[in-house]
Amino acid sequence: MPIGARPTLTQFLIEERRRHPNATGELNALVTDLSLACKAIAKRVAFGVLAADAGLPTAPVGVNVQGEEQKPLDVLSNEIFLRANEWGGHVAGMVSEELEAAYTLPPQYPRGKYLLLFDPLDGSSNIDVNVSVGSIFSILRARTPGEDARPEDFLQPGTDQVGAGYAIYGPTTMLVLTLGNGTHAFTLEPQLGEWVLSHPHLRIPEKTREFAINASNSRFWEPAVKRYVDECLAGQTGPRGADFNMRWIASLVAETHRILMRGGVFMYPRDTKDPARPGRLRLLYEAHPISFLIEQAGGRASTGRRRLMTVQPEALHQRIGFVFGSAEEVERIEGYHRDEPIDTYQSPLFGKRGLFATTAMA
Ligand SMILES: O=P(O)(O)OC[C@H]1O[C@](O)(COP(=O)(O)O)[C@@H](O)[C@@H]1O
Ligand SMILES: [Mg+2]
Ligand SMILES: [Mg+2]
Repeated sequence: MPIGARPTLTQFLIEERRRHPNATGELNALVTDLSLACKAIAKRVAFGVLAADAGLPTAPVGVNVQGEEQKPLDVLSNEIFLRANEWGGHVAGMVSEELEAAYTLPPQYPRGKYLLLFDPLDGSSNIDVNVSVGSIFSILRARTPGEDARPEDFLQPGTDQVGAGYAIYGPTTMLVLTLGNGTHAFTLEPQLGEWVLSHPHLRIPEKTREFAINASNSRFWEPAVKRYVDECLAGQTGPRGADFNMRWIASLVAETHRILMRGGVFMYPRDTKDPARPGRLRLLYEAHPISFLIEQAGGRASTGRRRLMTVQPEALHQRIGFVFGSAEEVERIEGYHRDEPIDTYQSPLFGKRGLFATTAMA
């Protein structure tokens, strides 16, 4: 591969820093540490059950703060993220999906000027079936640089993010990154072990004919979501006048990657499944970083009702309804939420004689 023709991540970061004459290089050092953590996880994921530490790979090892089973790789990936990022003096604290409380750095390490929030292994229900998984991260500014971060310091709206990204451990390993100047994808060159800029300035097409939603939740959806999906399913003969394709991988990173590469819309909307949980995905370390990447690629990221990154967070592990992708479709879904007062939409597909009939038919 002619590396000279494509910058490495290091070259890219140096170029980025030149745009900010006062930058100290700490952000670049943090991204470098993060990218190392992702390489380490990629390597471990690739070895699968042959890895030396694999043990019993299908056995859950505990339950996290979300009440979800932790897989051994969830725990290991969390350790890799903590070890790679705690020592360098770039962060003042971290929040992880796998830790109930914010992580305080060991006393021997200096406190830096950034906060790091991450989902160390996203889509981990897919590990055993060898489907793409990933890691997601968000970078904020510390409120009191040089000191331990307080839990409330992490509760910043997504618009305050300095950087965000994910690594995808798929057929190729890729790192997708924004530092607020576009969304860029790097492919891991496996022989050199270098991230190479393969997809600079990604742009999501405004229009799409592809949507992603977990249809098994359809009986819990709000009317606006039912209406949107019904219209897509109705295809050429329906109000949209076009056939749509549907996808569901159950791996947020993989869904995001598809949408960044070829467009589409993703929905894990607020629903009525569990009134204590307004949505499935976590605001600070799933929805925020993905929203930043999507917006920087020209897409739209929403709660279903409004721009997601303007929501003021209230808790570290808060969940939220999340709709993102091609701007036109996301705006349409927001519009349906505005148009449809709750309970007035009569679904042709979800009613008695519908495609997704919830009442037993005679
Ligand atoms: O199992 P469901 O309800 O389809 O949910 C799938 C969603 O859950 C997640 O796997 C949650 O992430 P974690 O694996 O990090 O808990 C997302 O990646 C994905 O979009
Ligand atoms: Mg996740
Ligand atoms: Mg996870």
